[in-house]
Amino acid sequence: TASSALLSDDGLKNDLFPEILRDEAVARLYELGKVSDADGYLERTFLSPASIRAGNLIRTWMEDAGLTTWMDGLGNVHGRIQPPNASNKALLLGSHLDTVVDAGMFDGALGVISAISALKVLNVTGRSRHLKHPVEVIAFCDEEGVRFQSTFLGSAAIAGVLPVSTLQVSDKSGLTVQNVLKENLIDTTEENLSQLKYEADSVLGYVEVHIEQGPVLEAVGLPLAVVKGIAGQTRIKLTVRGSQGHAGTVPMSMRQDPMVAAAELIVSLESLCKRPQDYISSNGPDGQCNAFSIKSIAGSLVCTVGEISTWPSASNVIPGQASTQIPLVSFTIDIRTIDDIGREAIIYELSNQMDTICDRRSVSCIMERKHDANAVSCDAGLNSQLKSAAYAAIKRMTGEDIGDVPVLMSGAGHDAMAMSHLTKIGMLFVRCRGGISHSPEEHVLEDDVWAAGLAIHAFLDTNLLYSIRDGLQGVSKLLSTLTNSIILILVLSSLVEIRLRLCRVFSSDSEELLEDDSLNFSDFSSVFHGDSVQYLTGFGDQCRDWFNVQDLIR
Ligand SMILES: NC(=O)NC(NC(N)=O)C(=O)[O-]
Repeated sequence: TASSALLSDDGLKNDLFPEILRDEAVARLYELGKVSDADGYLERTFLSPASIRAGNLIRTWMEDAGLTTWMDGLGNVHGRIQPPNASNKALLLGSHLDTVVDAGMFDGALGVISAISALKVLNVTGRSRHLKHPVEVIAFCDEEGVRFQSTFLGSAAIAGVLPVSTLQVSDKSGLTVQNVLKENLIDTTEENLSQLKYEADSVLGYVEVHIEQGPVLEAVGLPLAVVKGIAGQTRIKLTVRGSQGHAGTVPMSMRQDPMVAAAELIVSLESLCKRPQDYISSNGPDGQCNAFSIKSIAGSLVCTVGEISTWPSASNVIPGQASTQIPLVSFTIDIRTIDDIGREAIIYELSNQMDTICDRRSVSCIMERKHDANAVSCDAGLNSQLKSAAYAAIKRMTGEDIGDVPVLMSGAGHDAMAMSHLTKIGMLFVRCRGGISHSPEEHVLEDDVWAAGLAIHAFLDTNLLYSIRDGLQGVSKLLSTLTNSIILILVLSSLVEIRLRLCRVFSSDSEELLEDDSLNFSDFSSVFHGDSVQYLTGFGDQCRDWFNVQDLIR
């Protein structure tokens, strides 16, 4: 087996563990990539039958890596290693097991599998016994937000920022989150949802590996990068209602056509997001927009209309009659930028444009904000450890000194955003072919899967294991405690001796007794008890204080 091959290797310390970190990890990615609710393409949304199957598969791989596993009250799959003598603060590693529709097989899955593989290496080499902290891998149930337009359901629950009202949000078929949990025999209610939250003082940090989903790493020819921060995002649903009619009979000048209103809104959104500086130089909400935010918006703003639906959706009908509750023309808007104030300014401007366009076209428009997440920064300390780990992994694999590991911003959202409400976060990006993601064309080289696993292994090995240095530090701490205690005893006994002698000099009535060299503390206390205390002069009060100290020592 891979494990016995590893253990029989001569240079175990220098081994790159390709059997586990590359071959097995890649095989598992392909196996998981086939677990789908759809025939012919990959689709695995929150708590769908395929996502339950995927969760069970992940549990078997976690158990194979020596982790204790469970599924929580929202469908997140956990695997934990709790070494003896470890402190109670756990390092959390993870990513998500859900996918978009017609997805690639690496988005989310790579982060879960590379974490499991790295822990498997620690397990088979016996080094997991030396972990200073528990390590937990979490495969989050919902990051893409496809089914409920919610995003981060699992990680937000663990971070304690999931509103209880989310349990009543419905999917397209009318099932609520709570219904779907019940269908899967998970009894999560508004009362017990908060029990999923982890306490901040039980967590050391959260680290996530994810494919870059952009083209930079491929362009610079490197497999790994560290993530500096993640852009904030807002998801909006915009509904346009007009007047339904016959395509052949209603004159163009008499139409209230929601479809063309939607088209104009979409085109104006494109202009706004391509050149935000032309629109929001001075009219941000409450004048918040300053020159800096306009510059950062212009550099990072992206807006997308990804989903559109119409009713009744027929070629010879102008959509628009409110005869049913189904929205007539509705579409989604996804807005992202690293500048949170700038994002608000864009939404404000969009809303003004919507009012103008919809008034002019005599249709009614409603904008609903479905999801907001502010931009987050990754922790500088974790990032520097991840950077060293990525550097070491690439150096060991290629023998090359790559110089600095790149540092990138993430335009894609990640569970780390929700986890940042609980603990410090760090992320590693892995190169993907052409930067393509959310597509079956998504691809990661086998060696890059290996580099990711090796980097996480190096990160754990360097930062989470007891080292010889820790051992030596422990011994030296023990020695210094012992030495300090001995010094304290010596100092105390010399103080006793000095005070005895001083009291001997300054006390009159007790002089004879004090001159007796064989005097011990109890003799001394009997002398100064009661009336004899009043005969002390000069140092008498201090002798009395000292006397009390002796009582305490006894
Ligand atoms: N890594 C992702 O693809 N995340 C996606 N999902 C969320 N929630 O952001 C996205 O749209 O960027």
